[in-house]
Amino acid sequence: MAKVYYDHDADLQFLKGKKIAVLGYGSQGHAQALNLKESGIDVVVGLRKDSSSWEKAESAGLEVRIVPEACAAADIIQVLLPDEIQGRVYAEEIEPYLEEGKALMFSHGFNIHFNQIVPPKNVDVFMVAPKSPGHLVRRMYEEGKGVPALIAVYQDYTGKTRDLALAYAKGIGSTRAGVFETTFKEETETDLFGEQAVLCGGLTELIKAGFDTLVDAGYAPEMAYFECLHEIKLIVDLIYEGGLGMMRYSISNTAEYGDYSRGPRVITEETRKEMKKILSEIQNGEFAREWMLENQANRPAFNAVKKRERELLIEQVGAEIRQMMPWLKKNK
Ligand SMILES: NC(=O)C1=CN([C@@H]2O[C@H](COP(=O)(O)OP(=O)(O)OC[C@H]3O[C@@H](n4cnc5c(N)ncnc54)[C@H](OP(=O)(O)O)[C@@H]3O)[C@@H](O)[C@H]2O)C=CC1
Ligand SMILES: CC[C@](O)(C(C)=O)C(=O)O
Ligand SMILES: [Mg+2]
Ligand SMILES: [Mg+2]
Repeated sequence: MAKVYYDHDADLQFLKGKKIAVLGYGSQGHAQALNLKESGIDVVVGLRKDSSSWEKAESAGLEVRIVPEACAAADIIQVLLPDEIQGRVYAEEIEPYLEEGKALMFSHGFNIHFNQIVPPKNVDVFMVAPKSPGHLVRRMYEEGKGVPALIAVYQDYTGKTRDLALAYAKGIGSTRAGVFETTFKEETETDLFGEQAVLCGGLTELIKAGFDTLVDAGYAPEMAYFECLHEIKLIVDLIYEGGLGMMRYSISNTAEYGDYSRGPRVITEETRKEMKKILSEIQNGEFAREWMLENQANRPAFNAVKKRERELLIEQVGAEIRQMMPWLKKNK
């Protein structure tokens, strides 16, 4: 079992007297910048001049500068920009200000692992990757809790890089929940696999296939929505709290028998073989290359699928059903 680091293993003193530039104010950027600030750390947010988030960050009490100014002022630069633009922004707006002894950091290893960013040897390079969407990073911190995170050291120029990583993880609340040490390679490959095969790609296809099966058989789309999408959260909450066993303890015996006997007919040997293929495309760089080329071509496939998915019946029905559940609106 890997060692897990908690609050008492991390010391915020390693960040005292240092300024952290958080580049980006999106899902992770807003959460990490606000958590760090409330942990007493000196933060500057780096954005484009015309960013729609500029005012939001300022009215949250944060100092905001354009990216080059934020990088020039900072000792530690946390890159929370979309992965696909990090290489370009790094070359034009970050690298010129990356002086000896500064630190460059990430919440995902994509650009370092796939050589889109090659930092100079005389800086620290590390990662603090919350294992959670950014909005939960913020919400859990506000509740006095935290989300688990991974740390990884890629380059240790000053000899203090691990201390910085643990201190940063503490600043965003993650040592309250537990921090695991990994490598850029392991984080990048497992994160991409998880989101493609299980958490995002696998789950959305499973939901859609179940919904379509019921609707095509003549059942009401509302029934299909409740059964194949809405209840996922309730089931996942139980799995999250107590593993597969707790979920199976809570469901009926009939559901449990259906789980054991029918589940393997949905996720078949063929699916497992395809998962291995997806993993090897990540490991050999094929996925990274494809995603970079898609961006260079202005995302024709990405935009077309995005539009088609937004128009699906399950999304229309879901929007109407969620209107009837006012408690869901507060998290929008
Ligand atoms: N989403 C998540 O929960 C997780 C993300 N990560 C990683 O965190 C990193 C950030 O992802 P995420 O938070 O999803 O990103 P988002 O897309 O949510 O936010 C990106 C931010 O970057 C800003 N931005 C975009 N282009 C530029 C530019 N050229 N110059 C300056 N700012 C720019 C955007 O502002 P604007 O467009 O207004 O300029 C926005 O504030 C990625 O490495 C991702 O893999 C890791 C774990 C989970
Ligand atoms: C699951 C998607 C994720 O990897 C995440 C929230 O951790 C991401 O890249 O957004
Ligand atoms: Mg992830
Ligand atoms: Mg990811």
